[in-house]
Amino acid sequence: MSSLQCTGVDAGYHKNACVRGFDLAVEPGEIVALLGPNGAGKTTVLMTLAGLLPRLGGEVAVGGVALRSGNPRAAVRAGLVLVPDDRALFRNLTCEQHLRLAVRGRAAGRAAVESAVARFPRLGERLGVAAGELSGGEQQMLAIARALLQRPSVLLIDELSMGLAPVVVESILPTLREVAATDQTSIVLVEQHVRLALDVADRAVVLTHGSVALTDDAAALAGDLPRLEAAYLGA
Ligand SMILES: Nc1ncnc2c1ncn2[C@@H]1O[C@H](COP(=O)(O)OP(=O)(O)OP(=O)(O)O)[C@@H](O)[C@H]1O
Repeated sequence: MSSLQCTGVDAGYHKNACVRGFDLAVEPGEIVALLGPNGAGKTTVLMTLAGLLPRLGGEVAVGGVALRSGNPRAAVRAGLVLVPDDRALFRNLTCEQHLRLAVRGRAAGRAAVESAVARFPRLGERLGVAAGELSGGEQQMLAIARALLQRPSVLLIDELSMGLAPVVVESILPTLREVAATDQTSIVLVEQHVRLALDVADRAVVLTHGSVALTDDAAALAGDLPRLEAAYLGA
């Protein structure tokens, strides 16, 4: 069974859909890159799947269980967690406080924080530092580590590389692969840097003008960039 199943999802703002009929099934442990030009609707799709925007149509299921529209808590409970493009950190809270908040009330909270640090050793050196003082790469690691502490079966990451040097992004990608392989977490990655995205993903979906223009194996697309370019241009 797919971890995430989107069927005919319409998404948008103030009851006006800018994405129509979005279909996507993501298997356990699969990484899907959601690509497309600016304004295509990628962020709108992720926000809608995470329940932060009311869904205007269609169905979303996580592990076979239907998600109600516009209910972010229910989405997290079902196992779907979003790392938003602004990373949503609290500037004055330390790295450790962010991680502890994510596991508050859990008996094995301390072990969970240690496991997050094991995945991102750099965070272990920065536990006492306020999020506002972290580098962009460290902030992204913290946002992902915090999301992983929710034990998602589906992790959505918006604009992984925004504001980061490629070398920093390249240091994060192996961890995402490891998370997908070890925990069988499904990952949907919105990424402007097409090469990086195709490198880490198993499959890519190109959204153009609010609908899926192309979906294929990431390796196949990496070897046929003209086809990808044509999809971007809506050809
Ligand atoms: N808060 C909002 N209210 C109304 N329309 C919005 C809002 N945010 C985005 N839009 C519009 O929705 C459409 C899709 O935007 P979205 O941000 O989802 O695209 P995107 O593919 O993520 O692009 P980018 O790569 O630039 O972030 C665009 O036409 C955009 O102008």
